[in-house]
Amino acid sequence: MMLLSSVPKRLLLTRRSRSLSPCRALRTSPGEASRCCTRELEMTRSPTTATVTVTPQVQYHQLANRWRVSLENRRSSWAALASVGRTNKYWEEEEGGGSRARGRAAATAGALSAAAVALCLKKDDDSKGEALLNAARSNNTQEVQRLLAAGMDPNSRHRLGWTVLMVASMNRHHNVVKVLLESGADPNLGDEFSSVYGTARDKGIHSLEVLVSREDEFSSRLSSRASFRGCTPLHYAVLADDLRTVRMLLEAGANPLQTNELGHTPLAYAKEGEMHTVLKEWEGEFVEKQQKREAEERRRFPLERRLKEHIIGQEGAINTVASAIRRKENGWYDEEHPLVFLFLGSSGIGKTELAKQVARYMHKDVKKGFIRMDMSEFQEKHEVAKFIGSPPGYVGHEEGGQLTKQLKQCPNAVVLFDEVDKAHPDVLTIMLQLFDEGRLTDGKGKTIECKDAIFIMTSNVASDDIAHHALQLRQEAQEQSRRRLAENLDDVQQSEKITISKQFKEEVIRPILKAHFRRDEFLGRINEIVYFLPFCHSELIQLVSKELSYWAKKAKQRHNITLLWERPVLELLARGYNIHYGARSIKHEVERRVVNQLAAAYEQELLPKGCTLRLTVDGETEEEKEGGAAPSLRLELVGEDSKSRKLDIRPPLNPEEVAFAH
Ligand SMILES: Nc1ncnc2c1ncn2[C@@H]1O[C@H](COP(=O)(O)OP(=O)(O)OP(=O)(O)O)[C@@H](O)[C@H]1O
Repeated sequence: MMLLSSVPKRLLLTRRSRSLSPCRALRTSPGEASRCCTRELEMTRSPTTATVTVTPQVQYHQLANRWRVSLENRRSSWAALASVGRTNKYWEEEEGGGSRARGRAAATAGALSAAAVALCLKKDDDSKGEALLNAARSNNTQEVQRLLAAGMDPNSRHRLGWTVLMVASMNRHHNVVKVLLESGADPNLGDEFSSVYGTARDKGIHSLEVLVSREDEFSSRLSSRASFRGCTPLHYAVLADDLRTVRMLLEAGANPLQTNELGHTPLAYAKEGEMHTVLKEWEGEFVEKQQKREAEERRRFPLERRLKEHIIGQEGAINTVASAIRRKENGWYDEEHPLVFLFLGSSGIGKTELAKQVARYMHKDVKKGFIRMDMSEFQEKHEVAKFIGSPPGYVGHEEGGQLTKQLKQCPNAVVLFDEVDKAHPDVLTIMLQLFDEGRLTDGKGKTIECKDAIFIMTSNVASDDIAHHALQLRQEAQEQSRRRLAENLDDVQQSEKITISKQFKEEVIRPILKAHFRRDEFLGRINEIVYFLPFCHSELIQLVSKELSYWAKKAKQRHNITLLWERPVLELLARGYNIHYGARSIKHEVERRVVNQLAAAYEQELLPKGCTLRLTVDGETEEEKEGGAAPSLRLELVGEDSKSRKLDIRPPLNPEEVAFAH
C-alpha cells in the first residue's frame, strides 16, 4: 500500500489499459492480484499443455530440497488460486460442462503440476549459474563477495532477463548493491523481462513457471501483468522507495534520464518529497555532465571523421556541413532560425547519404529523427494540402499533412527535401516561412516550433555545369601534377582534391538557381550551398572495393564462401562508372559482372560448401590489350594447394558471356 501511494496519479488513471506500467507492479492486495493471475493463466494456457497428465504424487525425490519446499508452498497457493478462479466466468463455464469439464479441470491441475515439475528440474540445472542471483536475493553479502572474487560476472542475468543489481536494488539489500557496484556492475542495464505472460510467450516457457521465478527469485511485490522491459536498477530502487540505494546507484553513474520501454524515467515512479527532489537534482547534473562528455567525444572523434567512414570523397561537402553543425552544437549560431542547406550535384553521388548520416549523428538511431520528403510529389498547387494538411471542412483534414505530422513527432529532426526544384512555388512559399520563422502552422491551425531542426534540400539543377567544371579542374590539376611528377610524389595525390571557385559559384551557379527558383529571398535563407562533385579515379576504386566487400560479407554469412580479388578487378569494375548515375552505376556493375556469376555458379552447384573463390581479370594481357579484346571477369575456385581452377559456368547462364553477346 505504501508503495502504491508513490504512483503518479496520471499513471493510475490508465489502470484499465492492456499494457501496464511498472507503477501498477505493486500489488494492492494479494487477493486481487491472485484473482487476476488465475484468470490470465487460464486464458493463456495452450491446448497442448492442457492434455498433460501428471499425478499429484510428484516424484519429490528427484527434486532438490529447496525446490521441494518451494513446490510444496506453491501447491497450497495454487489450490487457493484455483478456488478463487472457480468463481469467475471462465471456471463456471468449464464446470457446467459435466464430466468433460471435470476432465478438463483435472487436466488443468495436471498442467499446473507439469509446469511445476519442469520448473523444479530446470532449477537444478541452472542453480550453479544462478548462485550469484540467489545470494543477492537472500542478502548474503559474503556469498556475493565470494562468488565475485571467484570470477562471476557482476552483470549476470537471470535467464528471464533481470540482473543481480536489479534483484539487490528491488529488495533494498544495501550492502549487496554496494559490493556489486564496486565490482563493476552496470547500473544502466535494462531489464529484458517484460510481463509474466509476455516473457512466457517470448521464451516459450509456461507462464506459471515464469510467475514462480519472478516471485521467488526477484520480488513478489510486483504485478505479473505490468511490463518491466527496459527498467534499470534505478527504476527498481525508486519503485521500492529506497532512497539509500537510489543515491548509491546515482553516485555510481546511473542515468536518471534513462527510460524504460514505456518511455518513463525513474522520476515518473518517485514519491513526492525527498525522492522526487533528489532525482530532479541529479537529472540536471546528469544533463550537464552529458553535454561535457559529448563535447569531449566530439573533440576526440570529429564529425568529419565519422562522416568519412560512410561517404567516399565529397570532402568539400563533408567539411562544409560538419563545420555548420559544429557551430550549432557549440552555440555559435542564430538561435532564431533553423539550419538550411542546399545540396547540389548529379545523381548518385552521396547527397541523400550525407543527409542520412547527419541525422544518424544528431539522433543516433532514432528513426523519427530523419524525415524525407520527395518534393516531386508536391508539383501541383493543390498538393500544398498534402504537405501541411487541409483546412477544416476539406477532404483529408483529419489526416494532417505529411510534413507537419512527422515534424510534430520530432521537431528537431533532420528534414530532407529531395528534388526541391520540382516543388510548386506555393510549397516553396511555405518552406520559406518555415526557414524564416522556424515554425510551421498546419491545416488544423496548430503551430510547430522547429528552430532546432536541420533542413536539407537536394537538387540536380546545374548538376551538369558542376560536373563539367569539376572535371575541368581535375584535368588541369592532373596536368600540373604530371609536370611535377619527377619532383614530388605528394603533389600527384593532391591533384585529385579540387575546390570549386567562388567565381564559378557566383557567376555560373547563382544565376541558374535564381532563374529556377525566381526568388532571391528563398536563396537568401539558405545557410550553405553544398557542392557534390563527380568521383575521381581513386574514389571509384574505393567505391568498387566497398561494394565487393559488401557482397563478400554476404557470401560468407549466407554460404560460408570466401571471396578474394586483386587490384585489376577493381580497375576493371571502375570502368563501369557512368557520371549520370554516380555510385549507383558502380553498384550495378558489380551486380551485373560479379554477383550474377556467383548466383549462376551457385545454381549450377559448382561451389562446394566453405570454398574459396578468386575473381580475376581475363583477357588483359598486353597482347590482348593491343588487339582490343574486351577483358572479362573470371571466377576461380581456390584449391587446398592454393592452386586456382577456372569455374566452368555453363552458357547461357554465364552472365559475362551473355553480357558481351549483346
Ligand atoms: N560518396 C559516396 N560514398 C559512398 N556511397 C555513396 C556515395 N554516393 C552515393 N553512394 C551510394 O549510392 C547510392 C545512392 O546515393 P544517394 O542516394 O546518396 O545519391 P544522391 O546523390 O542523393 O542521388 P539522387 O540525386 O539521385 O537522389 C546509395 O546507396 C549510397 O550509399
